[in-house]
Amino acid sequence: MELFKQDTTTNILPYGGEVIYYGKVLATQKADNYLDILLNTIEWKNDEAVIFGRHIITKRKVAWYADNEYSYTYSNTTKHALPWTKELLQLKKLTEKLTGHQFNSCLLNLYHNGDEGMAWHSDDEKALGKDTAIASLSFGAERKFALKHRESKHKEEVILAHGSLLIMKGATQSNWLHCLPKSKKIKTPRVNLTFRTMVSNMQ
Ligand SMILES: O=C(O)CCC(=O)C(=O)O
Ligand SMILES: [Fe+2]
Repeated sequence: MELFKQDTTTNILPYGGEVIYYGKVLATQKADNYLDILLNTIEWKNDEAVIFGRHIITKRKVAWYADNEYSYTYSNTTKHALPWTKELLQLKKLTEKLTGHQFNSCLLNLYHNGDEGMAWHSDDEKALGKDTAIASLSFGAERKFALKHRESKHKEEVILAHGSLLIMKGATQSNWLHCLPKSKKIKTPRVNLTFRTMVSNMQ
């Protein structure tokens, strides 16, 4: 019976791309456990560099993990991707199973509290290829995720729950910007994993 099947394929964008919010894909206890492990085992860094085309000098911490040989050069320094941890590989597999897309790298963000966020941008760098799918897993504090159409300025918002999954695909990165707004009310950390597919080794 299809009638009662939960609809996990609803596009939250009205046009020009596809963003699917799956809601919570991990039970709270499991998500709590992953949050704890990610906070303690990921090599978090306050970075000043360009990762996927963005200049990063923030309070927010970042980390970059990938399949193997990927590196990224900027201002004569070469960034090497770290090899997958056990838990990142588990989460990558889960994400691939649920979305039906394959990924070879993951950019992680740690927002210590609501004073940290991410400005409007799109992930449309060359190294990612045109309109590739980007899957986003969230752990910790619930935060608002906003999307804005480049031309019409139409806005959509979704609250990303602890242990939840979202995917951006199709023409989303070409037509829409996204951001993680700051919020004074939020006092606890959030960890976000964005699984991506790199198409070239930027040397
Ligand atoms: O933290 C988020 O949910 C968004 C992260 C993001 O947009 C990015 O890393 O490019
Ligand atoms: Fe992004």
